[in-house]
Amino acid sequence: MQTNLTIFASGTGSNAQKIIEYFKAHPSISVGLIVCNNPAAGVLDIARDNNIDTLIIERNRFFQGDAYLPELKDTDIIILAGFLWKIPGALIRAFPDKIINIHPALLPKYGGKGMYGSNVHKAVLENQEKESGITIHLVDEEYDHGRHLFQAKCAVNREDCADRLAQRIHLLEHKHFAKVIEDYVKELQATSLQ
Ligand SMILES: Nc1nc2c(c(=O)[nH]1)N[C@@H](CN(C=O)c1ccc(C(=O)N[C@@H](CCC(=O)O)C(=O)O)cc1)CN2
Ligand SMILES: NCC(=O)N[C@@H]1O[C@H](COP(=O)([O-])[O-])[C@@H](O)[C@H]1O
Repeated sequence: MQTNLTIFASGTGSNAQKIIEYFKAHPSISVGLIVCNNPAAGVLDIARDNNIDTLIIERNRFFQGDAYLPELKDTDIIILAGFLWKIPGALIRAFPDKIINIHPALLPKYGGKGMYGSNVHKAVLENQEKESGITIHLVDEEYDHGRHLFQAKCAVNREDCADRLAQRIHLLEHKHFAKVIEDYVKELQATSLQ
């Protein structure tokens, strides 16, 4: 049974790169499409370098229109890898428990509207947390609220700045995200065979 992943991203795309690499020669999982809301995003260069189709989306059609469902007809699982728009209900209903997000903090703390990228790390540092980490979770209609699939922790050092903490968080993301996706897909495949 083949599973087709579509990655949604808005920025650099380092997580997308790791996911693409991980599944490049996988027997049953592949990355078929990169969806992006920012024509200048680095993730689009990664897609082109890996001969993966891209779809640039615009706000009105995504939120007030058909959420690009026709273009997602070959998608089995959606992966949010630094995607900065809220996924609308129409897309969540079309992909129930099949949209996975990575968040650069230990939810439920440091999640919700405005909590993305360096905003998250700055909040963690301002609160003098001793540890941070990542949360990989299913996506529902609220920000950062869906069922957790995985969490990993890292230390926060007194001398850390947001960029230094971001680097440490990225290492965790690059180490774990693709494997967590693979394990969840295997769980879905096993369930559908029962
Ligand atoms: N329905 C859902 N959509 C999305 C989720 C989710 O859990 N449920 N996760 C986000 C990713 N994310 C945190 O992990 C996140 C991304 C962006 C924001 C945010 O505040 N965005 C701004 C807009 C920023 C911009 O347009 O540049 C906003 O909504 O005002 C919060 C959390 C992906 N979608
Ligand atoms: N709340 C969402 C959020 O902040 N997501 C974060 O955006 C970054 C994307 O990096 P990348 O473009 O290099 O993969 C990642 O650190 C991811 O956790």
